[in-house]
Amino acid sequence: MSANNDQLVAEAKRKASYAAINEHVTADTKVIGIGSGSTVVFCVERLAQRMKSESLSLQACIPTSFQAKQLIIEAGLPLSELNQHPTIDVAFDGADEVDTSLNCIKGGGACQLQEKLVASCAKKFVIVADYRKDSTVLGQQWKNGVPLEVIPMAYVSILEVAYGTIHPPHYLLFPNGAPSPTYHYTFFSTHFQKLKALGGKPTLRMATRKAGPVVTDNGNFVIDADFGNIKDPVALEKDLISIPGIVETGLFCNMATWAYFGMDNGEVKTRKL
Ligand SMILES: O=C[C@H](O)[C@H](O)[C@H](O)COP(=O)(O)O
Repeated sequence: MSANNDQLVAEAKRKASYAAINEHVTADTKVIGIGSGSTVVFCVERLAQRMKSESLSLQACIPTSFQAKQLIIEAGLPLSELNQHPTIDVAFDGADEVDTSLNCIKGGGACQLQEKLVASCAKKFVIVADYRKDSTVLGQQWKNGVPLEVIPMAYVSILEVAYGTIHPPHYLLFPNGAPSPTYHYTFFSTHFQKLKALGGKPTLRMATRKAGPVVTDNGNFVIDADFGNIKDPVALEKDLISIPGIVETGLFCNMATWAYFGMDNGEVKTRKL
């Protein structure tokens, strides 16, 4: 992306975030969920501005990641946690892709577990995004797959396709000393077979400035599973979460009721249910 394009996208994120905070944070809003990623940075920025200039009754901001926690602290906003405030007035979060029914793919930054928990405890879940995330069918724009948070103990069972060769000891087969045949096999692990049956192609997300896999804020790994265009995200989310070892999926279905997209012409497009 060129520097100009970077600026355009950043401006789109800022405009969407400012519009969402302006419209959904009122004088009565007490508890806010703060999502993760590069777009919510602008939500926090706008919230901090409004806290200084208006008399808001905000009591607590609930983070969805290490990053969100740092943002809240640095902005001087009231930090709390879900266990202290299990009911959230409104949660704001970014998305990797949003379809026409406001179903989303999230987890490009590996934060989907805490994000889904916070969003599910919110009376209202508002998405903020730039124009590249606006889609009709999930999988059309976001080509990195659905992020699945998996416990480390389970990752091989979800990923593994083993190819091998068996050379049985010849004396077992041919006691007369004839040469033994070799057998080639392909082994699909149980959970991989389920994922494959759903049309998924899984890869373990590797870290870039650390040797080994990405490790989430919860100590888990992320498997990105590519399903192409997702016709029925609701069914897919249910099927995926039923696979043992998958702690959370990046499919957020029937959760958001509002989305704000910053467009490349400087306008903000709103979609609501
Ligand atoms: O894990 C990360 C989150 O789901 C983000 O909200 C999502 O990836 C969108 O991030 P960004 O606002 O940076 O595009």
